[in-house]
Amino acid sequence: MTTVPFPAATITGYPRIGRRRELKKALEAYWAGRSSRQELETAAADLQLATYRRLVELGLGAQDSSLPAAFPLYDQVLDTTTALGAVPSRFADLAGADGGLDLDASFVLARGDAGRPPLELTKWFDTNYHYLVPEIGPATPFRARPERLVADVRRAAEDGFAVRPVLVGPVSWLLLAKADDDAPAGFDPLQRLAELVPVYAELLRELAAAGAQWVQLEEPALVADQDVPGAALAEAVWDAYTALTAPAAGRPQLLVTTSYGSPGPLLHTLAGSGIEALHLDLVKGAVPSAEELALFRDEDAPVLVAGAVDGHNVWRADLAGRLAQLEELARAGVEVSVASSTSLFHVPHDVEEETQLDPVLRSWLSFADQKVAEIVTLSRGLAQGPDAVAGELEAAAEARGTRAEAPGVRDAAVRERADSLTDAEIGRAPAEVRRRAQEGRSFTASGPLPPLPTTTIGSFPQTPEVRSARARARAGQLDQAGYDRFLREEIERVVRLQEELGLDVLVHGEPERNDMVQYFAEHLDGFATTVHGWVQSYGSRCTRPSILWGDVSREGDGVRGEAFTVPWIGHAQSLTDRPVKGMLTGPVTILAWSFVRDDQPLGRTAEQVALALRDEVADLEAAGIGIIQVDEPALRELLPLRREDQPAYLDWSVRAFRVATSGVRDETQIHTHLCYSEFGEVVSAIDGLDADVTSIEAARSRMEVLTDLEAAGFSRGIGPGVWDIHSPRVPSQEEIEQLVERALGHVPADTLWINPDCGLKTRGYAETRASLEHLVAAARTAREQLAAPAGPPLQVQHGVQA
Ligand code: MET
Ligand SMILES: [Zn+2]
Repeated sequence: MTTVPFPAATITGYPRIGRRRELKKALEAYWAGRSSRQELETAAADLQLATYRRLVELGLGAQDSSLPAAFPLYDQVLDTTTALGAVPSRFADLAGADGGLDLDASFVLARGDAGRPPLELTKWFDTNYHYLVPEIGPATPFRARPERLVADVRRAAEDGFAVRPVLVGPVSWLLLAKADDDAPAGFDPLQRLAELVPVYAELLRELAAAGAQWVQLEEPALVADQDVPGAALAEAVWDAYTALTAPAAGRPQLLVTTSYGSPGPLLHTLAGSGIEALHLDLVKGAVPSAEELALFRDEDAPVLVAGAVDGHNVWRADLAGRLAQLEELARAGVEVSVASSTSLFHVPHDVEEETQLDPVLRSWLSFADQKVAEIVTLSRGLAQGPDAVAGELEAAAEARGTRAEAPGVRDAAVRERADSLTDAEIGRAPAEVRRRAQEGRSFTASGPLPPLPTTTIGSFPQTPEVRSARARARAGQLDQAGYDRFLREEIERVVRLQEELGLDVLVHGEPERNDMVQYFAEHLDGFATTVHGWVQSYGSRCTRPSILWGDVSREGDGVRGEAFTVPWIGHAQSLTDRPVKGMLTGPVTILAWSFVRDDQPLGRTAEQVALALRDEVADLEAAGIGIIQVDEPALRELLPLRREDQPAYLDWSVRAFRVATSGVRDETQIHTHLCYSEFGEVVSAIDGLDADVTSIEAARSRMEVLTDLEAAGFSRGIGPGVWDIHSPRVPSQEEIEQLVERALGHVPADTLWINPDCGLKTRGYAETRASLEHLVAAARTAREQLAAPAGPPLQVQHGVQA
């Protein structure tokens, strides 16, 4: 083993999509058959080289292992899966003669093929990134496949860079995995740790042989509470890392990272395991206690890699405060390196690109490139003393100073309103009282709703025409009046289609929304949007989170501002006798999918957003909209990783939803919509939202969520999705009937709604029309069966296609 010291400044990862989304374009061209494999590989290699050059320009060392070689083409967990040769059994036919998956095969795992769905996509910790879940069974093969990792190291060396390869560490990789379908009941992927570790050891040896002095193993799962008991987890960590660091010829030195939180007692385990460097997320509070600091002073103790610059948000760091913190660690006799708290792939590349942003706001921000410079500054300050970086410290302090004082950051009227909110204002009448008021209500001239009402989740297909009209309006080629006319016509088309299909509760289709959060950010004070601020969501998919920098209220005069969804939704209602459901994005989701101010508690920010939405809800009601849906697909996403922190989060998030929705009359029906996640663990919070009706993604999991809701005694209106809208596949009427029957086995008929899993904006009209026809027909059949006095009893069908 070599003993090259750990670099004094580093980052744990960098955006990989490219400043101009070069990787996205290269991937999508390749998948569409518009470019060759060679062209894709060349584009990816060019991007790696450009990244190294940029990082060195920003002050990281070219030769000291400070540059992470972390360039997954699709996902870092998938790359670790392929490097381990862990081919899931349902993809076994794709393995080559050597047992490995080549690039094309790995894309099948990521994207599926005609015969099989892809690996499951799930949220990466408390972020909006999604990783591909490994599927592990008792017999899943493990074989070191270091070729791609080694090629990256060698190519970098040829270009003059000594880089640090990155893998998901063995414990986290197994904790992130799920048991494959063939695994026996009770099988836990962690049971395979002992077989997995030698494969990691082999990968490490190969990387060392290729010239890597340091390898980074990411163990973020150690900062989240797991189902595994603490002692078993500590044992797993100990076994894995003492084995990987056991004296062995030709291994690289190991950095273990623990982003997104604190490893808690596992800090002891890791620090004593023999690893050479341990990364802690100081931003998320993983600041070692005096007793823990002693662990870093032992002989053979690891270097403390201090994640001092926030990789997960966009605010310029308090450099002086951070430097003082680092100096304190150093004074305790600990060897300290400076790093980002998480990989920088959660933030966009470079704030200098945002030339349209107010320069004052821009001066408060720090994207990936600025963060690298902050790290380099801190590291210089630590080595040479604060005077050596006095200019940088002062500039950072000044930016933070203007931020604290700037108009709009604190708006007295908004604050006063939030402060004076009483509990009475955020509660509605008891659910049964509301239910009676809503039951049999003629929401419109068309009369009361039938049993098992049919509806959709809000958006209709965003066709090329809709996108192009929006682009032309943005570019000034279509004037405001022309664009408005276009949108009104589009809404009319969507309303007529729903009438023709026979849906009971209509929607306006959301054609005016580029994105369900950004559209709201554009109409609320306190938000800014970016032009190039793309962040990877999964694979080649990127989102452009808005920046919530100030106090929030609707744009326009006064603290209430002006309604911005009413013109569209009201227009839809004016066209039809059937009820139109108004659609809003909820406060938690707006926060989760934006970069949020860090100068006050999230709950406070959520409350302001909620008040702005409460105004919109009131205006919709006043405009005659009797059903209003407030979407919270991200409710589960912000759930803290530690159980002890969860109740406080659920408190403020549920409260924010109620602030937004409780200002209406009893007979106004409030809906919410949840998707994307396992909601089983937050069922009581869903109940706490106090919505009259909840639609929830359920088709893919074959209504599993209903078991949780039933167990929790959930008795409100519920619309479990009966059409998985994530692929163009059209479900048959019979298939939907089966799901409806299954749902009726769990919930009373008078609470059940029939709807798809989620919005239809990514779908085409052909499959939308066909699927909704089947959905409406299935609802009719179910109604007839419910009404038939002597008809065959509805049966829950078992063994329908899984
Ligand atoms: C990700 S949830 C989406 C809800 C939104 N109303 C839509 O239909 O698109
Ligand atoms: Zn959804």
